[in-house]
Amino acid sequence: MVEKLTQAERDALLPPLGEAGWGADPETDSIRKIWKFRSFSEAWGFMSRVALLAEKMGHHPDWRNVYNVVDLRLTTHACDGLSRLDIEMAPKIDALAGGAEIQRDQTQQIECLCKLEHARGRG
Ligand SMILES: C[C@H](O)[C@H](O)[C@H]1CNC2=NC(N)=NC(=O)C2=N1
Repeated sequence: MVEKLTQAERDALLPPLGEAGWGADPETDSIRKIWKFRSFSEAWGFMSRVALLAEKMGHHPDWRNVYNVVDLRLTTHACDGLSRLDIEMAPKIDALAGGAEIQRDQTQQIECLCKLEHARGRG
């Protein structure tokens, strides 16, 4: 059974992802990143690569695509919040995004997810 990240794990693992452009959706205890590609075709290509990764890992993002923008959240449904699987998947997704523009100003600061007592479900 996959477990929700502890306070110590949040403190250690989330800030480096923040530096890589990952933000937060505190409502769903998710990490969130938004990329703007040059075209719909490039966005869809990225989504196809992420889909194959998701099938390989048995772990799937929650996401939305509007033309050339992909808005992606990672959380773990099985524990109703962030787990090690999300932390493991984030850099693998980054490696598939190429040089797409990261829209940092449209997500909340990742540090707000460091407060475990505020995380959804309170597991
Ligand atoms: C049986 C199967 O592995 C599970 O349902 C997986 C599928 N993908 C998943 N993806 C995510 N994000 N969270 C999960 O809990 C999850 N569970």
